[in-house]
Amino acid sequence: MEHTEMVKPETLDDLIQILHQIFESDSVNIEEVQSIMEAYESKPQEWKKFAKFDQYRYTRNLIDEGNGKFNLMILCWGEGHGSSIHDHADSHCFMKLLQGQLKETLFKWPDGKMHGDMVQKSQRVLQENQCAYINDSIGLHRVENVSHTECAASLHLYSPPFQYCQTFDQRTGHKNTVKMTFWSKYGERTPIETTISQENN
Ligand SMILES: N[C@@H](CS(=O)O)C(=O)O
Ligand SMILES: [Fe+2]
Repeated sequence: MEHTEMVKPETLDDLIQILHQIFESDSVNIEEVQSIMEAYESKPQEWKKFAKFDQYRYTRNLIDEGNGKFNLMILCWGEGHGSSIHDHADSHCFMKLLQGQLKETLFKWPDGKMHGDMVQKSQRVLQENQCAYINDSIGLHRVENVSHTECAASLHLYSPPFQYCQTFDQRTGHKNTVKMTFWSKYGERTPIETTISQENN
């Protein structure tokens, strides 16, 4: 069996460079990406220029377009902010905690004959530096910063990149397609007129 040395990214830039190398290949090793993202020890001074918070909902802040292979972004969660139940458009989704804690609730896909609430599969609290993984075959999720006193920031990698996802009503399982937008790109606020849309947050 091939043995690959685990490289520990020393900085966020270092991590981004390693991710570029990994994604040059056509087949992605999920465990490899997950452990490399986990190995980066979050240092706020390296990412705070991208971390822009909004008073009312979580923000999505693009930091790298991964040569078209992936999107890397920082999501900023104020106290009590959360996402709706959603899918990930058949992409890989890696989610690493940079600061604070986030609660992740996993749901089953609703089936046609569903009555009542969507079925919850599991729940966990992600801790600083932990990296979670989800895709559509694992299920749907909702992510929440349940803290009333601490904000949270998470680093998300999506491959391939996507712009639309489906959100689900927990009570009925009914779904909607929504466009996902960036609050900022490369540290600059996205012009307001491009952000008018139904969002996931
Ligand atoms: N997948 C969501 C964030 S999360 O709740 O995992 C997004 O990209 O906005
Ligand atoms: Fe998600």
